[in-house]
Amino acid sequence: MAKDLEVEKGKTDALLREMLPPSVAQQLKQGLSVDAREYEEATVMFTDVPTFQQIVPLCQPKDIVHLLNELFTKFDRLIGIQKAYKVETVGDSYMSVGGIPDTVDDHCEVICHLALGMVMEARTVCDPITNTPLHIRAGIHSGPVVAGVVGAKMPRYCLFGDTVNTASRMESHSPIGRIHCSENAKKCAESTGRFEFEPRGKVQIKGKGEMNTYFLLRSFKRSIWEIIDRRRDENCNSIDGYNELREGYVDDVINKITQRNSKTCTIS
Ligand SMILES: Nc1nc2c(ncn2[C@@H]2O[C@H](COP(=O)(O)OP(=O)(O)OP(=O)(O)O)[C@@H](O)[C@H]2O)c(=O)[nH]1
Repeated sequence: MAKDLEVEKGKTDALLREMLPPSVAQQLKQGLSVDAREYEEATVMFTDVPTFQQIVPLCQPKDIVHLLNELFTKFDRLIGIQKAYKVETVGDSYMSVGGIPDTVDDHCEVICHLALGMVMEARTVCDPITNTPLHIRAGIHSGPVVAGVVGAKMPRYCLFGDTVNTASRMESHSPIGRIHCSENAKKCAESTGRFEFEPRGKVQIKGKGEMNTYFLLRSFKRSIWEIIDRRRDENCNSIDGYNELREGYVDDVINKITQRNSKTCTIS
């Protein structure tokens, strides 16, 4: 009986550790309050499935749940590999952070590798409407963030501050298949990592005005296969995997046509 109780308690603890940062979960278990903490610099990323609104009306609800579960389970695996933190998912949007709850110098490098991995892994999920690989987009911004626990029932570990809003805007202003970064994020990524960025130029961002933004193209430190921790097929895959990643890029023109026609994007 005591052993059964211990097993059940172990399961509950494990579940709690998945839902909150372990140090926060420990404090809450001890009945302590958790103070909000200011982080001088962290990197926030949002990803979403731009064609989601077109997929939903054409699918059964259970198929939507299956689709998101398959996609987010793949993302969760990458979170573990890159040692980032998953903050939450809302619908088709997946929010993650580097440098929180534990501060690290390479928080933006971590998130850039995570983004490259997510774009690649999403393609292994099938778009149920077109039967083609699923394409996501990502937005990344680095800056100060406040993190804290909110609520008594189902307490949630939440992030606050303009950095979060700007990261969300980077995502919502990104073309399909791209990783859209603010200038801050680019500088931050380059302070520890080695990446190739393509300047997008000045972009009018809702609520922010004109911003200089960039697309993340590749990491010079890690191949795609290392990032996603999967074996390369020597018969058909490029050495670093970035040729395959580029195949999913859809330029702005095609994006605009797709949005106008409300159709899912077709990728050759
Ligand atoms: N999922 C999630 N989204 C967030 C969070 N904080 C901010 N956002 C999103 O970031 C976006 C930009 O935030 P704001 O600049 O405050 O935007 P807003 O004017 O309140 O909202 P909209 O213009 O409707 O997007 C909004 O779409 C928010 O939903 C968060 O903690 N979680």
